[in-house]
Amino acid sequence: MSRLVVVSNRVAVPGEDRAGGLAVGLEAALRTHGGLWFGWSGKTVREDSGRLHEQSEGDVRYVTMDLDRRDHDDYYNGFANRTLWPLLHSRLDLVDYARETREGYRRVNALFADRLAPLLRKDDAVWIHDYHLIPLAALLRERGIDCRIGFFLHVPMPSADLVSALPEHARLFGSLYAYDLLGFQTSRDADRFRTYARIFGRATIDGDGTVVLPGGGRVAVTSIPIGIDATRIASQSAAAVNKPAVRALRESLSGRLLAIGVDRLDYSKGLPERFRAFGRYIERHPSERGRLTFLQIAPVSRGDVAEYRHLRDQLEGIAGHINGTHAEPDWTPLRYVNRNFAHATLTGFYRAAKVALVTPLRDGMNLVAKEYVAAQDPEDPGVLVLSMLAGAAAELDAALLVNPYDLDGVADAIARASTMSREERRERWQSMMRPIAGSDIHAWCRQFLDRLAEVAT
Ligand SMILES: O=P(O)(O)OC[C@H]1O[C@H](O[C@H]2O[C@H](CO)[C@@H](O)[C@H](O)[C@H]2O)[C@H](O)[C@@H](O)[C@@H]1O
Ligand SMILES: O=c1ccn([C@@H]2O[C@H](COP(=O)(O)OP(=O)(O)O)[C@@H](O)[C@H]2O)c(=O)[nH]1
Repeated sequence: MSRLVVVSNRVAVPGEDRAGGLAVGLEAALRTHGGLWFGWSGKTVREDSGRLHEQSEGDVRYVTMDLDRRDHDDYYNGFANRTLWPLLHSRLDLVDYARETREGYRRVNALFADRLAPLLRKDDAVWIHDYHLIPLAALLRERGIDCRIGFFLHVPMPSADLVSALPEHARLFGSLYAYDLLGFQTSRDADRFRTYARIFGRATIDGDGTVVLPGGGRVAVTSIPIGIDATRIASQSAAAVNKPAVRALRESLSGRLLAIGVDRLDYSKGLPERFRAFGRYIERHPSERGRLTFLQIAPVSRGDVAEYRHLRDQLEGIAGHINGTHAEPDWTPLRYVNRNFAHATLTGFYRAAKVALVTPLRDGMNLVAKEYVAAQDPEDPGVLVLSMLAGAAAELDAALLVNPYDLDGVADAIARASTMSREERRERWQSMMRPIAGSDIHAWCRQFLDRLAEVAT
């Protein structure tokens, strides 16, 4: 069997517990498969961009690379998170495009290629992840690497019209044709990529969905939704009931029900709208007043980027307003916490919550939605209120699906979730557990690698 080489910007090196679905998913996949994980070290240094660090744990070898301040600003804070991230989440109003950061993105991708190429063997299966590293396969090919290379886009693939607003989009998105296999979260993302390739790459599409380029080149395209380690989360959540943090949370509720939200502090997650919808719930359902406390966990993310700092200020204002308007001397309706929690602790919080609010305005998948369901007590499960604009909605149609822009609709869904009969909760939970347990993180990894082996032979 060939060696697996995973390449991603964010690497979950042992001991690192920063929030983020990509690292959580890949960590679980590599734990069973073994292999090499290559990416950014998470460190910005004064000089010496490209310096490598290495460590191993079990069958996984981690090789990570430092970036200097300029590279980090242009590539991660700049082109990846101020240009591509808003574009891919359909927020053209937030796209900040500058040739300088675009060149910085290419420069850092070239640095990834320079440092990674010498580590590769001919029969490796190389799996590159996400929008930070779109041109990496093309750059590796230029350096003579001819092993199998696949790519997975964790975020949404928007429409061709939207992508075409990016200057020089064909140069960047055309570099995806250097991969052997492209994976997307949902079939709609994969279809939108095919349409993009048809319109802007003059490609035709084969019966099995493969993109065929005018010169005869072929790129296989598939959709494989990322999953979670459902078995592990179920056992962790059952064990977490006795963790001091979980017990303290339960006791602090004084018999009230708990609703929970867990998201990086990111404008794609729809937090201002969610907070307002919760306020609307209190107003529209006066008979329910005081029954439900909402805990929003929102660790700070990408804090060097102006739009993220602005969001933080905005949320503090809205949270203060909601509590100022609705709190009682013995009840704070909204608890807003900007801290990162260990994954195992979160599973206990999920299980303690009778309602989860997962209402992004756009999301590639959203693993929190799946984790919440997997963490429930099968006999007395809570209810997931889920945005129809999250990738997870394609599989979890037994959740209470909402449009996150319809604040009254979300407010009414909260009321319905918190009063739902046990029988309906169990039926919905069982329907959601089928895809969550059947297509878990191990299946995701296996399916992608099997397909990559197939297309490259
Ligand atoms: O690495 P960061 O800048 O701190 O951001 C964390 C990750 O956010 C995004 O996650 C995406 O991947 C998840 C797993 O497939 C998916 O469920 C979620 O919908 C996506 O937003 C980003 O795409 C990752 O690269 C980041 O590491
Ligand atoms: O304090 C926190 C908040 C979140 N997470 C994890 O971060 C991931 C978030 O992934 P998701 O796909 O929901 O969104 P992303 O942040 O990747 O956009 C999930 O596994 C969460 O359990 C965590 O470990 N600690």
